[in-house]
Amino acid sequence: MLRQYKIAIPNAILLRFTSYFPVRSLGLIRGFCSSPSMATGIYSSSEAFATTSPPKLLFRQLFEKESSTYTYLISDIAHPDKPAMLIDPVDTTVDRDIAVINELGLKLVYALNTHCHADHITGTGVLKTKVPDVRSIIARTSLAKADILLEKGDRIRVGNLYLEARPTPGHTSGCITYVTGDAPDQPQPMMAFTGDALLIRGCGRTDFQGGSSEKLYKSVHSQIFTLPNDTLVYPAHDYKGYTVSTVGEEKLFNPRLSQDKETFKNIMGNLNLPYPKLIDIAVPANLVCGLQGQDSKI
Ligand SMILES: N[C@@H](CCC(=O)N[C@@H](CSS)C(=O)NCC(=O)O)C(=O)O
Repeated sequence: MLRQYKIAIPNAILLRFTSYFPVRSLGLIRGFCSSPSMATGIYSSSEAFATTSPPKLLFRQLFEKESSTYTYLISDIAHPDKPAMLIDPVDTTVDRDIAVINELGLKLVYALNTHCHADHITGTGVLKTKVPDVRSIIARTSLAKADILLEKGDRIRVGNLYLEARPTPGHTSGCITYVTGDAPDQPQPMMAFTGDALLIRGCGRTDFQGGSSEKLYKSVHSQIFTLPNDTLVYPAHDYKGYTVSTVGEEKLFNPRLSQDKETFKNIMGNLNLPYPKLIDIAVPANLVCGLQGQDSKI
């Protein structure tokens, strides 16, 4: 697909060009601007120019058993730097994640959260202290601190792979679903990292942190169920032993979200779940990238 890209190079000169391929090794693209004066792309000063070879996805699903949390590792291993990102790392499994990254020869550049978690402490802050130059990312609407605060439609790039940020509020007001690119050189089928908005045969609760069953229903139906049916669904948690689903499968078989809106709201209003055990510790910590009471560079 022919698209226009703008880049900020290390000496702060802004360039605008047209390309069939993304050419940065990593970066965040905030929309596509038509004039250099409107540039809002964010790039690190250490970025190298990428090759124009097609991306090759390395993907790992990692599990943290105390909170039943999935962490996802994504890298473009066709790029010489093998730049990588982690989605929803947990503080207690950061060393495991770093070991995998080192074993595979990857360079971790981004640590992303799908939202401000209530049941465990994010690993993004700890990662920043252990791996040089890692930048933390979360939605601006989460009201949490991070190096990069995402807006709707922002793209996070590693090598020639990118994820698009789709706001999916409802579990919390700052939830984001990250979706792989829709260009021909991006992974097929597409992949959606749904956080707690959409779980396999379930969904995130809506009874705290700005939760709203009305909003969650709209988010999932407008931002996730509109993706191609073969889109792979990777949630932030699973409590039943599932690992992956598809959009088509969840549209048909999700016992909550396949219902009409009023039935869904009724189900969500009667879950009667106990609050997460760590909520009073996790939420304040996650609002500061998991580094509460510690020396944070954020
Ligand atoms: N028992 C766990 C918390 C379980 C829980 O409430 N999970 C959340 C996602 S983490 S805030 C959820 O939305 N669950 C939906 C469901 O239907 O189970 C603990 O104490 O940590």
